[in-house]
Amino acid sequence: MADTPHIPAFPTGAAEFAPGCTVWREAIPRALCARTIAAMEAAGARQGTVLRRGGEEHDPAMRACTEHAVSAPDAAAVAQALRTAGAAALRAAGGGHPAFDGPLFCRYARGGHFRAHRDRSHDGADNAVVRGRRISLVCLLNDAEATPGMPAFDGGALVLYPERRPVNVPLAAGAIVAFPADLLHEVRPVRLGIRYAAVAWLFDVPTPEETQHAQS
Ligand SMILES: O=C(O)CCC(=O)C(=O)O
Ligand SMILES: [Fe+2]
Repeated sequence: MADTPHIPAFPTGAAEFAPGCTVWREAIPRALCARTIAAMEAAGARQGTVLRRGGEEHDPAMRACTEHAVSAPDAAAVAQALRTAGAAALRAAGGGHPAFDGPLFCRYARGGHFRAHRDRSHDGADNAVVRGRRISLVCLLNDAEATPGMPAFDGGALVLYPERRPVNVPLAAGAIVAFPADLLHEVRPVRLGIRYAAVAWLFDVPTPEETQHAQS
């Protein structure tokens, strides 16, 4: 893909702000954020859902956003940056060979939010990809600063709850954060503008024995 923008080799500038929670401040360039936002606006969208008892439900009181199907080289570049961050986070989390799921490109309009939740499911009815989630990855695509091609938003903070105390993650456009998929977190309501973010996960693929056990 000749058009794929080069992703600088990070994690230089990685900061671990809580156990297992790391932020890379300039993981992707702002210009790539702006192009991805434009691609999201041009792409088809569906209402964001939540997983419940093995099914997907639309529950705007829990999660109010739309998911956008972006199929452009820029989307691949964002995915690559998320993979790079995930690989670094994984080394810190003890390694293994998890697979990559995502990214989902999410748009939170005014009032959009995602109430406190954990990304990893412990419900046997949910699929193995979601039950196996180990590391959550978020790339914020815009922030409070309006620049050409990049609308600003206010509110919409990502709040994590390591050790049950809220930590407001200060993300600027282009930053990636990694945190354990079991960790409670939320997206606070957007007060003004539109918040754009890409999310992805590293998940443990069940061994054949585990799959057999689950079916018996
Ligand atoms: O956009 C974010 O900051 C996080 C979104 C989130 O928690 C999720 O999609 O599971
Ligand atoms: Fe989440």
